[in-house]
Amino acid sequence: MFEKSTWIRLPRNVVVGHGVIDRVVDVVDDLHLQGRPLFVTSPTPKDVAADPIAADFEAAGIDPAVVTVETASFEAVEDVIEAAEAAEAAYLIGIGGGKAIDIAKMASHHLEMGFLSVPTAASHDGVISNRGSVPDGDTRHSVAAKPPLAVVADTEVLSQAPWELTTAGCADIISNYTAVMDWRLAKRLKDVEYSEYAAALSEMTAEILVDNADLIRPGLEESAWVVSKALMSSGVAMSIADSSRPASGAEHLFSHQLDRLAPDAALHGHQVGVGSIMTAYLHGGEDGIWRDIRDALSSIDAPTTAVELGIDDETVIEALTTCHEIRDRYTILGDGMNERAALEVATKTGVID
Ligand SMILES: NC(=O)C1=CN([C@@H]2O[C@H](COP(=O)(O)OP(=O)(O)OC[C@H]3O[C@@H](n4cnc5c(N)ncnc54)[C@H](O)[C@@H]3O)[C@@H](O)[C@H]2O)C=CC1
Ligand SMILES: O=C(CO)COP(=O)(O)O
Ligand SMILES: [Zn+2]
Repeated sequence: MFEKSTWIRLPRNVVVGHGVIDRVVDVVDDLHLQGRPLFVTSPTPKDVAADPIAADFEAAGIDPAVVTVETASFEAVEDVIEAAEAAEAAYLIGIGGGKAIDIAKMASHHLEMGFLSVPTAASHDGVISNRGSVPDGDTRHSVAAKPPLAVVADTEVLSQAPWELTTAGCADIISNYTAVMDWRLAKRLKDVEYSEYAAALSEMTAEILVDNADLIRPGLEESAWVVSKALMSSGVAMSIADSSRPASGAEHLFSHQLDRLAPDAALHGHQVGVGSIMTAYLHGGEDGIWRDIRDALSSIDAPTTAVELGIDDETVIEALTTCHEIRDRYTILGDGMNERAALEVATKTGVID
């Protein structure tokens, strides 16, 4: 008897392009959202986007409440929940980088309210995903949440963000290659839940990005267009899979461990990119695709070495040898690398000298 079922949650509106930040009020209207919004933002994104969007709401006769968060933490999620209750907010709008959007996503999940995602940086694929990522004790990886009701990604705003945020988004997408390799390996060895549609979408997204790498240049608005579409597509793959598996394998374990060992040293996307070079080597050896991944990263100015990440060699080795423990997710790291093997992969790939 056939007993399978699936429930895929996706945003209802995805609005991407030049000047679309002016359309947030229209998007709210299209969703028939009533009442007062709470904007969840952080200092620079507030000036860049939240303040102009607030002016549009005020012109439409809606008085938004605003909460500014500084760090991604459960205290910040609680502050947002309290602010939403105090303001009697009916829905949330996350405006900023990955952390502001994740905090809005987690708070809205708790409040059982809808939220909109307005990224000000094309820096990660959580913009649209059904995953929330806020450090909880020793845990750094994402957990199940609901996707936004809508995403409004203004390519003008995204292209004016610091260039390294865009290169981080590209690297988060390029890491899909190894995430999918790990997922297929885990399917073969551990018979984990696997979706060929999600895996194919995730891989294709990375391929399209790499094929368009020559359009990804600082100050070029088309870069923001190419990267945001890839981030959306990768986030949708996570929603189809109902897991971050299509976009997160051992390279993400490595990055999450770096976040614990060297907090705030480098951007999420940059860390997973460097992790991906090494895990591609572990999958395919000398003749595998690790050089293609390294070259794709370097062609868009993303870091390919520990020095470029600002992380010392010892920390790279410690992260490689311990990161398999941080989550129950089978990857090419298996039950862990020993120090000699870690030194070999990091040296052979040029990540450390
Ligand atoms: N929920 C999910 O599915 C996923 C979540 N993530 C999470 O996202 C986070 C990484 O996101 P990031 O955006 O890299 O970090 P972030 O949110 O800390 O942003 C980096 C910095 O850029 C600033 N910024 C953002 N837009 C700007 C602009 N237009 N101009 C100037 N500065 C601007 C932010 O204020 C912040 O200081 C990590 O916590 C990661 O775990 C990453 C991928 C997927
Ligand atoms: O960053 C992500 C995908 O790019 C989310 O993955 P995690 O579930 O490992 O946090
Ligand atoms: Zn990621």
